[in-house]
Amino acid sequence: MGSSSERAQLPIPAETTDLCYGPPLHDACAPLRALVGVWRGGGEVDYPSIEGPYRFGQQVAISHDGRPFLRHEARAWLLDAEGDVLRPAAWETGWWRPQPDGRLELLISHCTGILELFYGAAYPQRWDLSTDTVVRAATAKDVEAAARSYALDDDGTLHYAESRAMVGLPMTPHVTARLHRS
Ligand code: HEM
Repeated sequence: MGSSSERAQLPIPAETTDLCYGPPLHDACAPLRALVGVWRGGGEVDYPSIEGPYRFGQQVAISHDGRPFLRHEARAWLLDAEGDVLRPAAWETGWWRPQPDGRLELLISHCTGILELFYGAAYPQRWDLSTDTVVRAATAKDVEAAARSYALDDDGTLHYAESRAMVGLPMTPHVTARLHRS
């Protein structure tokens, strides 16, 4: 006979990307409400040290389970001129953690061995963040800092842009994308 905890039907409650289902969004996440969902689209990647620009497709899923944080997952694929997938690219998971003092905290873990802690602020339809700390695994590339923004247009387009200081270069744009709620 298992204990009652072993018999529990998990998960309780499930996380959701759809605000019409599941637990109510925690009040602390109200400044992030417009980000909750699954976003798909594409953009361009470039950097002075690479032979860009390249096109990529991206999917971003932002979900919650009623607690005062959001879960974040973003995947990207490099595309050819016809829009077909060439190969997988960036993949990151993390947590949006709005703070009681109004600061926005974002923790991100990258598949390339990089951990980042961002701080920033939420504005109506815009979220701006900059790295406070970047931790690199022994095998990770030389990434020093980043600044990212998400901005929601009145037409529902989510504009994502990120600048990075890496491989010895100062803060320079790396990716921009335009995403739509799927
Ligand atoms: C949508 C997101 C992203 C896409 C599509 C993307 C794509 C690319 C591509 C195509 C390259 C050229 C080298 C290669 O072919 O792999 C590159 C280089 C690089 N990316 Fe990204 N990237 C993204 C986000 C990031 C993030 C989040 C980081 C850091 C955490 C990062 C760090 C770098 C570094 C360090 C290089 C190497 C630069 C060099 O060695 O000259 N990228 N990226």
